[in-house]
Amino acid sequence: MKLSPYEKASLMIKKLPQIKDFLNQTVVIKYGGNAMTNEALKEVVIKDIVLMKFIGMNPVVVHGGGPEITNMMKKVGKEAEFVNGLRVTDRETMEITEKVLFGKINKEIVSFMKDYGTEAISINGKKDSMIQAKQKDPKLGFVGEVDQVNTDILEKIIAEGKIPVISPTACGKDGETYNINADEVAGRVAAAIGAKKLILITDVDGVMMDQHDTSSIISHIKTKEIRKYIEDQIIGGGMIPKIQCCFDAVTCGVEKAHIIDGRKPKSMLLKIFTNESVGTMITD
Ligand SMILES: Nc1ncnc2c1ncn2[C@@H]1O[C@H](COP(=O)(O)OP(=O)(O)O)[C@@H](O)[C@H]1O
Ligand SMILES: CC(=O)N[C@@H](CCC(=O)OP(=O)(O)O)C(=O)O
Repeated sequence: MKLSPYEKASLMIKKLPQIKDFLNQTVVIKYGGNAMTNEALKEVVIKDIVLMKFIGMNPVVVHGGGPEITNMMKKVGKEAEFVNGLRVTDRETMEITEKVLFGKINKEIVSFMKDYGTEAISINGKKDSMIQAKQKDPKLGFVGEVDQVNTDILEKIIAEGKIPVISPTACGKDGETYNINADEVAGRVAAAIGAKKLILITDVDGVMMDQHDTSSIISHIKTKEIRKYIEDQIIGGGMIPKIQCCFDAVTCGVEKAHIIDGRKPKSMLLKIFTNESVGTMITD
């Protein structure tokens, strides 16, 4: 559908009240591994985030990169192993993880954002001790969980009109570097910074009753229903940290969390600008 210039202008005027409401709203966006592998889609997602910035919102980006870490492990002859969606991380895997996440993916996102005219700042949890981590379970090796988030550095970057782009690694009190699931980091950052929304971009339509049947999408989940979905094994694998982080965020004051499909161009903007039911929404 091609809009005339008049229609385009009318559409923008119609959105004026919403655009006014967006001013200074902080939205944490977790951009996930599998939804990142397609270059064209990557560009769409990053442009959408830049647009959010230009209309006055404060996007904070937490990125993943699981598939790329797995590929790099394969190259050095290591097999990736996951327990409940978390990568078992020995010392060598931790080094690979940091190189791939902070050394490569983070820098690519920041440089893409700069190409579209917005300033973005590359950080990980270690920067100014933003995230204090602790070991999750000795069986998982250097897998961390978020103990505390200090939002000073994020607030400074936002006040300077820039977009923080965060890699999910952080230091523990023991001085070790820990690999933290990016969904968990996004949920905890959203809660700590008092974000209005948390958006998790992934490569499935949302949470489904049967993950092989897209028509079984669950459009709205209340926090009190989450435990049962996990116990009944409707939610499994990589969806577990995702739904848990949504739980953490909305029980700590984030109004809404959304799990949406990054393979569908513009799904994030549809969610923000319209009342369309896109993906799965989680509320308290
Ligand atoms: N009920 C469910 N609905 C949708 N996906 C599910 C469900 N249960 C488990 N999953 C799995 O969770 C995966 C999403 O997690 P993950 O691959 O870690 O995403 P990302 O790489 O974007 O962080 C899906 O690809 C799917 O295999
Ligand atoms: C502990 C743990 O599993 N960490 C993740 C960190 C990256 C991530 O979360 O990437 P996605 O969002 O693409 O899955 C990992 O090593 O894959």
